[in-house]
Amino acid sequence: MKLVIAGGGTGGHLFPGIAVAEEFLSRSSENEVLFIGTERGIESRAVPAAGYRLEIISAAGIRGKGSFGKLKGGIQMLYGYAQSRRVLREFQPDIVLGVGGYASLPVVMAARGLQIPNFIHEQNAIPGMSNRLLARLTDRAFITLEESIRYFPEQKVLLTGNPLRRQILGMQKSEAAEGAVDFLVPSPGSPFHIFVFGGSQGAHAINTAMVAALPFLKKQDTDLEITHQTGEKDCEEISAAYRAAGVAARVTPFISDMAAEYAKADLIVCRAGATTIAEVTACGKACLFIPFPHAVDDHQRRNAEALLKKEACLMLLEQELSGEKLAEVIVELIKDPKARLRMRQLAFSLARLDAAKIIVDEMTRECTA
Ligand SMILES: CC(=O)N[C@H]1[C@@H](OP(=O)(O)OP(=O)(O)OC[C@H]2O[C@@H](n3ccc(=O)[nH]c3=O)[C@H](O)[C@@H]2O)O[C@H](CO)[C@@H](O)[C@@H]1O
Repeated sequence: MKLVIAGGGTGGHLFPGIAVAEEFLSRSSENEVLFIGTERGIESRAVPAAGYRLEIISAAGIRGKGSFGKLKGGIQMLYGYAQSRRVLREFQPDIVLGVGGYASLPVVMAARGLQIPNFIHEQNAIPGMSNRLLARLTDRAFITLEESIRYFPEQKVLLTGNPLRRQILGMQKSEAAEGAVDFLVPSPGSPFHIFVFGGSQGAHAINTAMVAALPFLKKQDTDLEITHQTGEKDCEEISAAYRAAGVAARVTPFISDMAAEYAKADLIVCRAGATTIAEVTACGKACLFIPFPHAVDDHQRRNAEALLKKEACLMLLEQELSGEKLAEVIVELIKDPKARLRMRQLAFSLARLDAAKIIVDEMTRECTA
């Protein structure tokens, strides 16, 4: 069978697509996958790097743009629709899955026009523009969180969770037997590892707050190990700030092997993108979320609140973020291994590890029915 995965833009949309591709390809050596995305999205680098084929189309957002921007975006989308039809006619997929992001809209619309079974996956508590427009048009909508159920027709929606890549799922297998993560508390005296990252692009506000927190963190008496993913723009500056503060850290713009970093972490400080949340819960990690306040409809805050109401994480809003506050929360957690352990267990209890499997089962069942 042949599957097209459309969309991306950011890692949060793309990586669940890669997780579905991995699952689909594992079912038969004859299966084929093609990704369709845009030139400026993360897919243009990450898809070839992961060994998949990618077709580029034109697509752009129109939300929040002036009338010229809307017109330009509309024209790009129409062009993207024509390109999608051509790519789908050539590749002849049995199934098309839109994973959100601008490019998913023209491709899923084209699939619908060509009567190819088409599906969408929504990662967030509040759906993005493409998935809202496709909600009523697609054959089936897979969702990550119960909170988004009301945006989709009842007979089309299926709660699956957010598909996780094998590098993340592999952690459960390697860390502990029988699918459970290892909840051992690090032995006294071993360094406390903080993993800071700001979603697939890095987060300037988290970067600067963490640097401002360093003098306060230095004062406490636990040995710290820090890995800090900054995004491309801030890397040099943040690296220099750690050196100036005399705090050893691995500072890097992007991390390819996220599973390795998750495995080492005693505490994760990060944005509350939907895929980040799916991953950190699957790894059963103590997490302090700092939601991106400008995400569409404040959906990152909603994503984090879904966990917060189950006491499975901590959350700091950007308007209350300062170096001192951040250090205070981190130090409290360092000192309270019981609270961390409880948070980890609650987080893990909310994880869904079988989303990719369910989605591939459903898509193949519906298109062979
Ligand atoms: C600013 C913005 O609009 N962000 C959105 C975007 O976030 P973003 O792209 O940051 O997505 P997420 O936080 O959900 O996921 C990040 C993904 O990137 C991976 N990763 C991250 C850092 C790194 O160095 N290496 C790496 O591989 C993570 O393992 C994860 O798979 O998509 C998410 C899913 O729709 C939304 O919830 C976010 O609100």
